[in-house]
Amino acid sequence: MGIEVLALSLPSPSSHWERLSSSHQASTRGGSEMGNLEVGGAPKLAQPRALPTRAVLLPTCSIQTSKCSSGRQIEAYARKSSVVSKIYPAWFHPSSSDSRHSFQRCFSSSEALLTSKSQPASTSLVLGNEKVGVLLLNLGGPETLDDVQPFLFNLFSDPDIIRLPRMFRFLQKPLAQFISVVRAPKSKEGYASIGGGSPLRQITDAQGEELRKALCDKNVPAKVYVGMRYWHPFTEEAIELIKQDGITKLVVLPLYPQFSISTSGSSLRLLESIFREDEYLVNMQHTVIPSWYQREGYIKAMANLIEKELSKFATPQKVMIFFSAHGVPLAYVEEAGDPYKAEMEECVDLIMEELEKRGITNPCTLAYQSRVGPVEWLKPYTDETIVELGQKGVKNLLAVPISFVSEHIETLEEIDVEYKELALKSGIENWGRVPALGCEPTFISDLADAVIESLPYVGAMAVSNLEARQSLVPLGSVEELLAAYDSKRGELPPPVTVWEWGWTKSAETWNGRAAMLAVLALLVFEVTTGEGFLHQWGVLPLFR
Ligand SMILES: C=CC1=C(C)c2cc3[nH]c(cc4nc(cc5[nH]c(cc1n2)c(C)c5CCC(=O)O)C(CCC(=O)O)=C4C)c(C)c3C=C
Ligand SMILES: [Fe+2]
Repeated sequence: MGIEVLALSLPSPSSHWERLSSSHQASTRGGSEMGNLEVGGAPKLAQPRALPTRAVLLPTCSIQTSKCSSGRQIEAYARKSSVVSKIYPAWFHPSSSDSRHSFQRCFSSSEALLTSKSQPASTSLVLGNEKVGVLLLNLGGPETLDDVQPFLFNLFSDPDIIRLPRMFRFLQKPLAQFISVVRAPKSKEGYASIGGGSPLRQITDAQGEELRKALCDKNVPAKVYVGMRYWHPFTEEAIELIKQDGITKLVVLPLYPQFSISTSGSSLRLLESIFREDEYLVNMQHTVIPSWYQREGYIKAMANLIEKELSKFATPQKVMIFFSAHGVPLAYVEEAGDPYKAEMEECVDLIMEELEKRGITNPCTLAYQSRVGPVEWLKPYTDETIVELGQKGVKNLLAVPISFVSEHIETLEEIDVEYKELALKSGIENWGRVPALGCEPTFISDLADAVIESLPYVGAMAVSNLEARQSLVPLGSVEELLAAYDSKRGELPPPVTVWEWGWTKSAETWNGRAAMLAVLALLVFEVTTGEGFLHQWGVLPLFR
């Protein structure tokens, strides 16, 4: 329902995805781009440039996934088409000449974008005397056990992670404080078991350095910066360095292959607010690469890693390839239009297609891990799927972390320890895990190509203050999505239709919701009266 409402509120089938997804043009802020933005809801000029991203998605929607043995998987693919068609109804109706036209434009344009052949010439045109910077965005992680609670506080303070109804927004920070204090001991255990902190900073720094070298090797001298959302080096710190270094052209590259409101969306929204406040940044030319899961180099690098790990099994052809992606709450996808699930499914299709070209036709399945809190998340869940596969007699399983490009707590602890243990208990005999890409050379080289290919789209200087202060695309879209999500949140359907008694998933969900309400009531009481046990513990005075 939410998506249909959302689709109705959008000015055109293309405007939504076009700006949200992985089109360089769509995510570029600059003179010509600004001319196309809609102000006050009235469409201005027709888009002169094509929209490549969904053109990449659509043809692959029809890919048959018969090699994937999971019934759920096939069901998910069927749903994918309908979700996309709800967002972009015109694209799915061949009778619409408009849609045919935009499809063709998109497709040829995406091909042009995704090939690097024509790039060197255009790159040299773009660079001139410019100082090019690349800003890598990532989540960040606690470096010591003492960092865990403040890191969690930053994470739960993010309205793109916990979406409180508008009237309860003032409780965001007290609630974040409460949840982070309650969750910290469990999280600390996890971080302690992987060496006392997250390796994310070190790995991201190394990826940045390798990317810089790869760009240099391709004759594009650039400085690479790392900006984390919830821990050091914070995005704000990276921006300070960018200003100090006098960067004139900036490519923003979130290190998440697939776009989600909760990850790239959150980082880009923060960036937008920083840009708005700063005269230097308002005038700096930049472009965003919102997602890049469909790039050939990335797909090939993933396929290489899978092929290598498969070969370690005694009977490689009998191994179930088990893609495990980080989950998001279902409402992000169904109510707010987060493209994350569609992009994830397409990504799996592309990797399997690449493997098939190499003669690898193993069955595969996709599930979602790491759910937190009382609402329903994307299904199937990784833990439940592992148990089901075991029950169905699967003996060999190769886990592929698909939404991450670095090792971190959810690969090193959740997959390597928890899911492995569960798999072995469930009857799976041979377990393998594909490493995260890290600094894998094909991958880094492809990221460098993505940066180079985006350079011609770095926006021209905005022509007026009004335009300069427009949203960084796709942030306009993200804000629309989040606004839609906000207004729908109170009306979300219950995550399960049938009430079940006992300690079931249903009961867990409702218990969680009841607990959330109780916590909210408690916080309202404490904030309004200034009394209560949170004040006694010294938690709330921080915010008074
Ligand atoms: C694509 C990747 C990720 C998505 C989507 C995502 C959504 C999401 N995450 C939480 C809650 C937590 N995430 C935590 C850590 C964490 N999450 C990701 C990636 C995605 N999150 C990373 C890379 C990390 C960092 C891991 C590290 O090594 O430090 C945590 C903290 C860890 C823990 O306590 O489990 C939480 C909590 C939500 C609620 C969400 C979507 C709304
Ligand atoms: Fe997360």
